[in-house]
Amino acid sequence: MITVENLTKSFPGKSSPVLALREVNLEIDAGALYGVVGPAKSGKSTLARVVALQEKPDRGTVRLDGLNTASLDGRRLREARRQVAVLDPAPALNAERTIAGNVAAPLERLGVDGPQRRNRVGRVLDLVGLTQRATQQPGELTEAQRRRVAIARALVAGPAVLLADDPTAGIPADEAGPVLTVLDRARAELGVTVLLTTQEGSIVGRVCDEVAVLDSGRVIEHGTVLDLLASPGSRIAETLLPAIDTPRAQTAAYDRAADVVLIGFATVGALLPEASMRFGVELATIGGGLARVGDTPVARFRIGVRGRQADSALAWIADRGAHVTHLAKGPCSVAA
Ligand SMILES: Nc1ncnc2c1ncn2[C@@H]1O[C@H](COP(=O)(O)OP(=O)(O)OP(=O)(O)O)[C@@H](O)[C@H]1O
Repeated sequence: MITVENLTKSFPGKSSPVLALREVNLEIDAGALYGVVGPAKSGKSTLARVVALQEKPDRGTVRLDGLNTASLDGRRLREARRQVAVLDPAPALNAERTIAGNVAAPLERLGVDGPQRRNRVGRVLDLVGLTQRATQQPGELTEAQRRRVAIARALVAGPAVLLADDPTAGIPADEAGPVLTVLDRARAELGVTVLLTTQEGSIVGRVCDEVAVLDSGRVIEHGTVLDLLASPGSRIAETLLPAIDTPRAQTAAYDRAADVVLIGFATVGALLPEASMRFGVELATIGGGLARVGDTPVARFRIGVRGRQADSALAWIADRGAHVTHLAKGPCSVAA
């Protein structure tokens, strides 16, 4: 587990210090794929460097499995740093060496050789799906494949944590998928805790279990991605849920109108038709749509409801775990 407590970090600025991190608190479970998302200069890379023990904070603590890293120096600091591998946004490979040679380099520096080195390199090349490319040169691969080589290299010495700072930077959007899949496999198959930073909420929606949103060095929301989807005003929800562009005037034709967020296969497919049947109301979808967050189907719909029991139907939908925002209240005109 990584625990970040009241982390504050500033840099000297032209007239006054730049506060890159302000009182940041995070708890990241072992084996999680945790996203940190925020706009440019919001503090993501600074957070990654402080957690990687590459930089000291002004105030606050980073604990790795309960160990307070502030008190470490010398050999114990080097050992702790070895537990945290860092994938830079633009990792460089050695163009003169093969893919396997690039991946083996950290083990060579640690003096691991012979069959142990071959086994470890083989294992991580398999994990990133590049076993067949082991003897090729970096120049023969695409940028997205080279990023996977860099991930294999970061993982080869068996770190407990991988800090993937903007892991899809510079990669065409349609090639980002395999890079994210590899991070997910690192967590699932090696048990590595992955901390991923990105400017794009959509990337968090594809692979992360939990997320913290940074803005000007502050955490402005955090939690599991699915919980945040149902949280009013959540930035992550705004990014990941389908937009509703139905004019509000269109809701006037209904007794009641509401925006409804539905999460999970059973809920998305069945809740609205069941409410309609159970309460004898006409329930029309007049905006929004479906999306997928990780493997979970989610929906945000604007619905119009006609019928005497419109309020009861909406209350029942909310009781079943959907997030319901009421929009219009006309008289319930249709007698049941
Ligand atoms: N070494 C440094 N010296 C001075 N200022 C720095 C340094 N590193 C970061 N900063 C400043 O700290 C703030 C946060 O920067 P940081 O790089 O952590 O943000 P970021 O969210 O990773 O941005 P991006 O998405 O553009 O990479 C910015 O105002 C940046 O200019």
